[in-house]
Amino acid sequence: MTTTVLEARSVTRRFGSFTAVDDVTMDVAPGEVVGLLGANGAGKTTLMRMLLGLLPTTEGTVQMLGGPPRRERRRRLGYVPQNLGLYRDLTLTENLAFVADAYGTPAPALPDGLSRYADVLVADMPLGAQRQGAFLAALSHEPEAVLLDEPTSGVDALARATLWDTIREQADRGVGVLITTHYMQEAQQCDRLLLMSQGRLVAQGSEADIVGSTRALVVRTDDWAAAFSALNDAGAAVILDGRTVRVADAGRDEITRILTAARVDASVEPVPATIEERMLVLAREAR
Ligand SMILES: Nc1ncnc2c1ncn2[C@@H]1O[C@H](COP(=O)(O)OP(=O)(O)OP(=O)(O)O)[C@@H](O)[C@H]1O
Repeated sequence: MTTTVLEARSVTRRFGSFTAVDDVTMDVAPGEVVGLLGANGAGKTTLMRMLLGLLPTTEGTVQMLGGPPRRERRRRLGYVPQNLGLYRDLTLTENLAFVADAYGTPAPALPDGLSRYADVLVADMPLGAQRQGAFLAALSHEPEAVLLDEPTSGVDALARATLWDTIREQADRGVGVLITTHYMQEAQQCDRLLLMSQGRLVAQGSEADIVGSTRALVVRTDDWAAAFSALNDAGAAVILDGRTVRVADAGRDEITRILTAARVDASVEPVPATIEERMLVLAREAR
């Protein structure tokens, strides 16, 4: 019996002398939604492409559905790439017919939200509808694992919620889902997170596991712009959240000293860190 649908064992990928993915071991179980988080260039897409068997590993092995990447196994996966993989000069119906033909499955019915775009060229559809169409195409052959590369990027909150409903439905049916996202709020919707920085896996677990009891600092001041500049210039892991200045890692005394030296009148309070702040700290440590 297969206990994982996707698996990477000590996987490294180099492009020339550059290491894009560095000794990563991870897996996705059936029915699990695993979020792959990391800054631009962290290696998320490269890892996904190796898991799909689209890109050879330099070192290490990948397994899909219990065996090495092969055409007959790849047919049982669904993939929505960052650029969606739809033909922009075909209508939505034509795209779905094309995919159905390739898999030898019936074309899926259009859900209510998409039916009005049946005969519209994909290029003329709003991005949210394009993404929904790409989901439909990737899921039409009832895959056992789906890999989604930033599927909610650039779409509004309503479209994002609809896409997440679809992701959950798939997981409830037993499909293993690997999803990359830049939106930290979406981390909460995943069963497990993998954090990548500079090609390496720097943390994994639930959001609570990863954040743990780590603390950040909130700097309260009317002069938030000066506080931000002073801390940034001093190399602190500083974040501007609206007009609130937060520091992801660093001692309270050190931050107070920097602000005093810059003549910024402020109070500095420790608070529970967010996943974004924890990620920033782990990424800095990895560097
Ligand atoms: N074919 C390639 N040749 C050379 N370098 C590459 C190639 N593909 C990716 N890279 C490099 O590998 C690194 C990781 O890229 P990757 O696309 O995997 O990152 P990512 O985490 O998916 O980023 P993003 O969130 O921007 O998509 C980047 O520095 C990228 O420039």
